[in-house]
Amino acid sequence: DQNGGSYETLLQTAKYIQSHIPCEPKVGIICGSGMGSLAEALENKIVIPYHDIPNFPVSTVEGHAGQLVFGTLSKVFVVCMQGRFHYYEGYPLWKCAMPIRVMKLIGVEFLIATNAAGGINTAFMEGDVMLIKDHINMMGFAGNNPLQGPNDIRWGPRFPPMNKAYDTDLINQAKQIWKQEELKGRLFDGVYTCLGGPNFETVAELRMLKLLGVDAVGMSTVHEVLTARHCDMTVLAFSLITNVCLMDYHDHDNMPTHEEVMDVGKIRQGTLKLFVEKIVAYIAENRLMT
Ligand SMILES: Nc1nc2ncn(CCNC(CO)CO)c2c(=O)[nH]1
Repeated sequence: DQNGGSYETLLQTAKYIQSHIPCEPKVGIICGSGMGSLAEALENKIVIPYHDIPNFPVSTVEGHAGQLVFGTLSKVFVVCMQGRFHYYEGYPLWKCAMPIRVMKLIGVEFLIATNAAGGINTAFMEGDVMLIKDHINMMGFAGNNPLQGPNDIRWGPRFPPMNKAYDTDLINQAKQIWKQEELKGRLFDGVYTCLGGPNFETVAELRMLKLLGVDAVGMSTVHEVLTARHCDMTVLAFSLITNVCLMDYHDHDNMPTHEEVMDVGKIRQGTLKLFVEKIVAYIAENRLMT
């Protein structure tokens, strides 16, 4: 039941974390599969394993360390989720997204969510990066939503708008940063959708998603963004395309694997670290209400 995520419960969780950190983090970063190395860019790290944090779930997926990493990035005190929670692990969506509410309670105003995803847009190749300009809440269509159940107004409104979920200024700045820093590889923007998993998609499902205008498919992020926007955080999110979704019935032996997903994350980690660092620097200089 959602009591495990009540405001009072999460206040206790926030208090525990605050007793281990010197100040309020203003930016929260979620590391996608195989992208935990983003947290290595932080200076003066403080690490709190999820299993030490009251009411926190624990990560059960390879490539997801399972700890909060606090530290300085571009002179900003930030918090990094090295490992996130997924519906396919058996956690309800509100539980997968509860770290976002805890981040809000400890001062986070900006969320940078990253994930690994399958490329549906036929222009995409492995290693490309897609800024998420919008999402389709596929699981929500079946009523599976982190915000369902009684609404506690202290988080946000009963019926939150989602037409401007992804901050256009940060998207535009991210594109400029990619060019200015001459980051390796290609940057796109597109529509992301989250399926429950743990299986990868069938050909028919991929064809349907393509018809629906989806550019990249994953198993995370949408519920975290819904929760972040509900409590009025500013959100930027991007996908690392870790495999190209094959949408034909030809007999090929190419099957997506989690190992392949993590390998691409390792190859692109250097570029993504710099990308996030520069985005945080922009937020610090232009968007933080100091
Ligand atoms: N076709 C396809 N390719 C993908 N690459 C990464 N992910 C995100 C899901 N990642 C899982 C399995 O690696 C671990 O959370 C996906 C996906 O959901 N579908």
